[in-house]
Amino acid sequence: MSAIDDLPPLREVIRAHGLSAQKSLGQNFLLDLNLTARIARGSGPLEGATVVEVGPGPGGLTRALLALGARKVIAIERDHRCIAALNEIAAAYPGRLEIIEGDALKVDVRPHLDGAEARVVANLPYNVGTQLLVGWLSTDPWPPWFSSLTLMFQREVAERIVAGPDSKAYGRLAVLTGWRAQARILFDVAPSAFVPPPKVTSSVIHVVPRAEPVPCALRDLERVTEAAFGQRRKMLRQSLKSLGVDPLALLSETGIDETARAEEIDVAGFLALANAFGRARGGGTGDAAGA
Ligand SMILES: C[S@@+](CC[C@H](N)C(=O)[O-])C[C@H]1O[C@@H](n2cnc3c(N)ncnc32)[C@H](O)[C@@H]1O
Repeated sequence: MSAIDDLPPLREVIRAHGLSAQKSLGQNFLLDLNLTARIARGSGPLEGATVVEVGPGPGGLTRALLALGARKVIAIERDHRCIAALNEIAAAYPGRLEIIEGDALKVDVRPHLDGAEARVVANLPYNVGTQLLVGWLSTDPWPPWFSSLTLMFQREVAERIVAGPDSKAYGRLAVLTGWRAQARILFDVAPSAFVPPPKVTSSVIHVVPRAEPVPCALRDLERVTEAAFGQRRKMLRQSLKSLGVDPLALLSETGIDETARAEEIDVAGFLALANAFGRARGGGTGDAAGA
């Protein structure tokens, strides 16, 4: 019998610990252990893996990760009410679940990894999910401490993460993601799978960091994509004026048509523009730290 069989059903855990879902904490719980196992498996084989889970809540996904063989799960949960429920799981899997009570936006998980390669697997709170992803993709130095990110987002946000040029969903998030990683949608999850059900469909995405992304200063890429997508209907010769350098010089240096709009420029084009902007404003290129 595996340890998962010794734990009470999740509905009982939620009742016993008074874990009524709170909207302010983005709480939509997954109680179907087949689904949580599918999400866990989406991150790849778990035998021997170290996993960082953000927002374990009552622990449905945490249980799946451990039952499928993760060597260690480091779970960061902000809601104090969930800690007792998570301690029960920790007791069922001795030495394999470390619980950190805190805000994942503020916790530096690196000292907890003991140098092990780790992956992130999470059903993220929708209100801070994008902010967490941007933080992970902005990690310095690069390559980052994680080998992959397997994350649940609202479908609309997942589409903005994986989008390519010439689509409505393509924007700053897709350019940042495409620069540093390869991302794809694994599968959709219907609202009815959650308690309480959200209004929209969700998607699980899988993000794998690139070993050697094109050198670029993060801040320059941010500035250029902010200017370009901030006025996405305008031609770049107009929208890039807000950068305070000659937009025509940037566009001619990078061989990009001055009448093009942000949506038409691929990730390589934005990286070329960001590096040209870095040189024009007198900064260095290849300054991946984004200083
Ligand atoms: C969508 S629920 C997922 C819960 C659980 N993993 C599941 O799948 O049933 C998001 C979880 O993240 C927690 N949370 C919200 N904001 C957080 C933050 N800033 N840091 C860590 N956890 C957070 C919530 O308390 C909640 O447990």
